[in-house]
Amino acid sequence: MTDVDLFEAEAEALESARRVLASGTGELAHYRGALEELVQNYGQLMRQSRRLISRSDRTERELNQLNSKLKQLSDELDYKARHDNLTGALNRGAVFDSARRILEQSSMSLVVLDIDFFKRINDEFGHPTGDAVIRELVNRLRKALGGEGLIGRVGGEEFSILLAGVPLDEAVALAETIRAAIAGERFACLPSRPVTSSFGVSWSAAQGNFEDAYARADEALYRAKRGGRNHVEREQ
Ligand SMILES: Nc1nc2c(ncn2[C@@H]2O[C@H](COP(=O)(O)OP(=O)(O)OP(=O)(O)O)[C@@H](O)[C@H]2O)c(=O)[nH]1
Repeated sequence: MTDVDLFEAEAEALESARRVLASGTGELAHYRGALEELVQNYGQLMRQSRRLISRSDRTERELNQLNSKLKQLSDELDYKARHDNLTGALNRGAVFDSARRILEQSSMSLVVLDIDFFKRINDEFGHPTGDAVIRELVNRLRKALGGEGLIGRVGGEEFSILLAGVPLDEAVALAETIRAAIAGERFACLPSRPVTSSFGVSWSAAQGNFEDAYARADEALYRAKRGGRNHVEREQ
């Protein structure tokens, strides 16, 4: 960048006015000339200042707009990093983070559920129908939970529900309600056959280990699958 003095003309006018004052000759023409030059440069200075101020206001507005756009983009990125894009449920990483955070503060029940014979749905009706079943299932979970708990997608057709401070019996009853809500009414995207899910439920005291809670719920889910599917098992 070149080192330009923006106020060169004004500085000269000021200097010459100073000289006239200092010379003390008292000649009117001298005073008049210096004053005219000062008036002219002062006017120009004011115009330039106004232009600069309005330009800096505009730049500030543009910067503010850019800042809020950046904040919005960073929020969107943060959301995408924590959510499954098919269903909007928490993704596996976010489920584990949230569970650990909950367990630092309180006890927690964990429900894991897995759609029964999902491979057959994909094979017989195609992958897009399989995706639609997954979306509709998550919508039914949301409806059945009515805002309670945190829903996560921990695998392709496996989901989890974190229930902070909920005792095991209550979580088992809630899982049973959800099971019935899934099996009880045909899915709009798959009207020709019922969709069912199997459930495993575990409970942890505050400060408990989530991997351990997950293994216990998963083991119960496995028993529900072996026991004929479409039912709820609790940890043993
Ligand atoms: N449409 C769709 N299918 C998926 C997705 N993720 C995983 N899958 C499919 O889910 C199926 C899971 O099949 P399996 O693990 O054999 O389980 P299953 O058929 O549900 O049988 P059980 O769990 O024993 O009742 C596989 O065919 C995967 O390809 C997905 O995002 N969309």
